[in-house]
Amino acid sequence: MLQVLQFSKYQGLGNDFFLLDGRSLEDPEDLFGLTPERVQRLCDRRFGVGGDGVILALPPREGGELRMRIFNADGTEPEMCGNGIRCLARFLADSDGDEAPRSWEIETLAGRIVPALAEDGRIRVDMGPPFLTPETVPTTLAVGEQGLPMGELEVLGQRLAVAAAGMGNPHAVVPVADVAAIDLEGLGAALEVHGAFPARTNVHFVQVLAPDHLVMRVWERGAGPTLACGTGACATLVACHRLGLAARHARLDLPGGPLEIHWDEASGHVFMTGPAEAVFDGVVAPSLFGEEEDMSPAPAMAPPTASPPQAGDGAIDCATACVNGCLRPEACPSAEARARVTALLEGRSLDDLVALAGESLESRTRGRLSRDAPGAP
Ligand SMILES: N[C@@H](CCC[C@H](N)C(=O)O)C(=O)O
Repeated sequence: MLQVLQFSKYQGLGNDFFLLDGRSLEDPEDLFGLTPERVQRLCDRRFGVGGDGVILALPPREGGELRMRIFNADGTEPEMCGNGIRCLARFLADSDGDEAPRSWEIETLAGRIVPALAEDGRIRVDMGPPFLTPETVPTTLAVGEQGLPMGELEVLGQRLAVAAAGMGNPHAVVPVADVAAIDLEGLGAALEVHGAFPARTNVHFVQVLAPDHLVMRVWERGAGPTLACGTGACATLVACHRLGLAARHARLDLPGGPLEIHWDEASGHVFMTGPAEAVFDGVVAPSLFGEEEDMSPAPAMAPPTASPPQAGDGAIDCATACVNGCLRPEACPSAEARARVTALLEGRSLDDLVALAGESLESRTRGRLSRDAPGAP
């Protein structure tokens, strides 16, 4: 039987992810057959679903409630993702019917991270302590007087004052006078692969509006410019605090919206608070997840037919043929369809309707999958 791979799409401040629930996978190492190429296809915004990364919920290994793995849009695996773990928490709550107060101990390559549902609908995440030594970022920059790796780097012919901080994954933080004036595409791409960051790096340009209010732009390792980066916002606040530019608690405005970041003095942990929302659920088409490597675009669409469908034709597409008014008011197929739907909906509970929608999605999808399966008649 064909495997129906159901997924959910979530976003946190426009940093968007394709989520898979593998908590009950028999072989969690199988990862639903994901490979770097398949991750690239899924994340492709034109040929795939589109996303900044793919996130899997997996069974725990080290006493946590579950384990998260994340893959960047380029197929590489980072250690952690701040917006992603908020999306995962919202996804778990939506899937399991959880409400605040609820938190999860989630194992990641950056250690145990704890997101919690807040009463105001946001998600507050204990991101753990930052990494501020060259080996743990990792970076070749040496620790400066302010207690974090920093130095001047030559990038595209410019000398940039760069600080480095890790949140499990590496971040380069560049304070600037005007964040809007920065050549993000050029400088971000060049700094990502700069020799000072042997594991590549995420890159953040930050402008300080006030000690408790920063504005930043993000270039992500493995994903390019994104609308937000949770680990990046944490690293930026930590770096700016150490550089004497910011307080321990600040609002960080990213292109996709604000995050609240707090570097707690007592615990040394960084806390990130922000939103995460469902976008849609779907089922992966076999051609997207299949073995064939052909990513070429579909053949060009046929030119429009010379004359639009007429009232006497057997079939009519109301969406295109009736834009200037119904062509067949005495036997309108749309009106008939609406009447059938009304009759179907009358007297049904919300639960019935949800079940009906689920069954219909599944049967339509199964029908489409068998039709498209290799060897189908
Ligand atoms: N968007 C994420 C970070 C995702 C990983 C990053 N691209 C990396 O390679 O380290 C976030 O919100 O933290």
